[in-house]
Amino acid sequence: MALFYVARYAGPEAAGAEAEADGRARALLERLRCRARERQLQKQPPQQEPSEPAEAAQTAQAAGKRRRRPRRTRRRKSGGAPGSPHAPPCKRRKADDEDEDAGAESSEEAPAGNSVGAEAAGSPEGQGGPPPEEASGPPAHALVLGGFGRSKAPKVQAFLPAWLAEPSCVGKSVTEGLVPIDDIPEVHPDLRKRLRAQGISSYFPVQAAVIPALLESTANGFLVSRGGYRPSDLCVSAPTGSGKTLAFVIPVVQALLRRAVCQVRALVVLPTKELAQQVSKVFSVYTDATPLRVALVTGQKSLAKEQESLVQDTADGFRCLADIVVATPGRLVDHVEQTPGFSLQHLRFLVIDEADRVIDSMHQAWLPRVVAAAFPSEGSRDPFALLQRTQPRAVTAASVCCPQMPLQKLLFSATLTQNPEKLQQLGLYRPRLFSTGSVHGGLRDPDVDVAGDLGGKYTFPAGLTHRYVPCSLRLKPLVVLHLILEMNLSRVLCFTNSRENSHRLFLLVQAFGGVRVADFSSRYGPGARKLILKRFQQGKIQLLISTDATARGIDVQGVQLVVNYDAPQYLRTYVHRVGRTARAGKSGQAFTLLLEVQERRFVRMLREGGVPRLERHDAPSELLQPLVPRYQEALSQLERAVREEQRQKAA
Ligand SMILES: Nc1ncnc2c1ncn2[C@@H]1O[C@H](COP(=O)(O)OP(=O)(O)OP(=O)(O)O)[C@@H](O)[C@H]1O
Repeated sequence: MALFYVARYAGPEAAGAEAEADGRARALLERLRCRARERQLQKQPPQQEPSEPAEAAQTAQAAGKRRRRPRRTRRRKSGGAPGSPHAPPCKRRKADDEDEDAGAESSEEAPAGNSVGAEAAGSPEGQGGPPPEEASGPPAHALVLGGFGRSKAPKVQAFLPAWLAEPSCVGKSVTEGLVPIDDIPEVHPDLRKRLRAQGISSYFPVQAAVIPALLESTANGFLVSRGGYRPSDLCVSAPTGSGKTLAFVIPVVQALLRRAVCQVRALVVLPTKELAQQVSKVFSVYTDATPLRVALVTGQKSLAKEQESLVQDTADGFRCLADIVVATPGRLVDHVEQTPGFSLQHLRFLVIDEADRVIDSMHQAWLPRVVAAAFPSEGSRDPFALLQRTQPRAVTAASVCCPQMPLQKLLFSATLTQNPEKLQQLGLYRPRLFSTGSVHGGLRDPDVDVAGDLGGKYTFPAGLTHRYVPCSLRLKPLVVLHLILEMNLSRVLCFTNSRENSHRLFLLVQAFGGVRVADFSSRYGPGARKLILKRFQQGKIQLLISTDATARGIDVQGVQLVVNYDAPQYLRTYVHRVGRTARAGKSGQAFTLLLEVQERRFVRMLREGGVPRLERHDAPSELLQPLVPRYQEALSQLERAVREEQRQKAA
């Protein structure tokens, strides 16, 4: 399927190659015109001798013209092309000027009379210029290729494929348009019971839209999709905290409830270990008391340990131990390549959560390897199998004679890219988009800051307030301390742009005292990170200072405030960071500390990104002043702590 319309246009006038091409085109046009003139001259009856003395001047002019004509013919005969260096320069310039108009007008709209008028008006053309017929545009029969006029090159408009341009719209707010659980009777009663047990009485808008759509494609069981046709792949773009996880967990679990043999039927790929762990926990809640088994493969355990949870080597061959595998891309590829008996050939759902982030890691080429593992190679295919699985290609009578075992891709993100070029890498099959946002932004890469890139790109949770605090670099830690102490909040998440910044701020706040603080970054191993998150969830940590490792997907209930200690560089990062608060219809606040130089760009970025209201919050020095003595003391302690850490590292 062609995704792009590549408009061909001259582009901005430029020197170099383009100007050269332009010159060649003009020469060609001039040659066409000369031929037209010659033809017209041949057809013309011989000129009558002027009889009136008043016509003397015209006669002289006409004689001049007649004199020039054979000269031009001679030049052509001698091989000098019009527009070539041998042609008089003024003549060539004239032709150039005419071309501008020729480009703008059709051949029917360039009658010779126009030039006659010009001559009578004493235009330069009248003084020794070409005769009236010469000034006309190219003859009607000549096909002029391209527009060589100097008109401004048209801007190429983004052309989105229909599925991206016309999404199924989903309600933005999770406090409005809720659908009671019993209003979707397609969901299995046991699952509804479990939802209620989890305190969920209604579906959020994204769940109410996506769950029925997915269940419809599995109405005839997961082995054959509706009508025997391969189901559409789904892309879901909805705000942070809007319940996207359950939107795929419920239908996947329900579809697999009727499975007889344990095989890997659902694969969920997430960008980080912590996120994978969180999603695997949600699956466990809804597969509990069912025969379905969930395996988590993220590298938190050794490869051998993970292999034991995936496959069992029996006397009869390998036995699959997991129906649903939740994985990070790297570890998944390790298992595809190194775990004997690990097969994806029965895969029914491939869920890619935080899809835009996972697309960014496509350079690891994990998806082609996974897809290759899901489709048997030509030679290994059983031609007599009841169900086939072949890579999607042109539909022919032969390709539809055997029912296809469907593989459906499901993409979820709060910042799903609309860049068809990126989406194309995923090889989506007749995709369908569910979105809360408008698509008027068109083809844009969220990570590319384009000047004049207008329109709200993302939808933010309704209960979230956005503020920024202008401050100097020196005062930043003091402002963070002031915010936390002033607001007296129990769960605050503070983001920095590097693990060094996170750790130093942690040491400083710890030295300041009065705040239960921890830092979270790749400084710590998976075990330690898991423990830190758990303590934060339990409310044992009041302030968690983190890198972007916790910016995506992490669902900690009751985060009241997100502080961007270091301003995020990209809008997409901002969306995910602040999305750790105001989840599931709750309210929350986001503060971003900004240096003076960052202010303008940040405010513009958020305005263009669709932030409904951004407030300025000043931290007056008289409020910070009381904290200064303790802060000075903490700074000197920080120095000692850093030196101590460096000494230990060196030892
Ligand atoms: N129907 C519901 N009713 C009440 N709470 C819900 C409902 N659905 C989900 N939740 C809760 O909302 C919270 C956010 O859900 P979830 O993590 O799925 O959001 P998300 O859209 O995936 O966010 P992100 O984009 O940040 O990953 C979770 O704590 C979840 O338990």
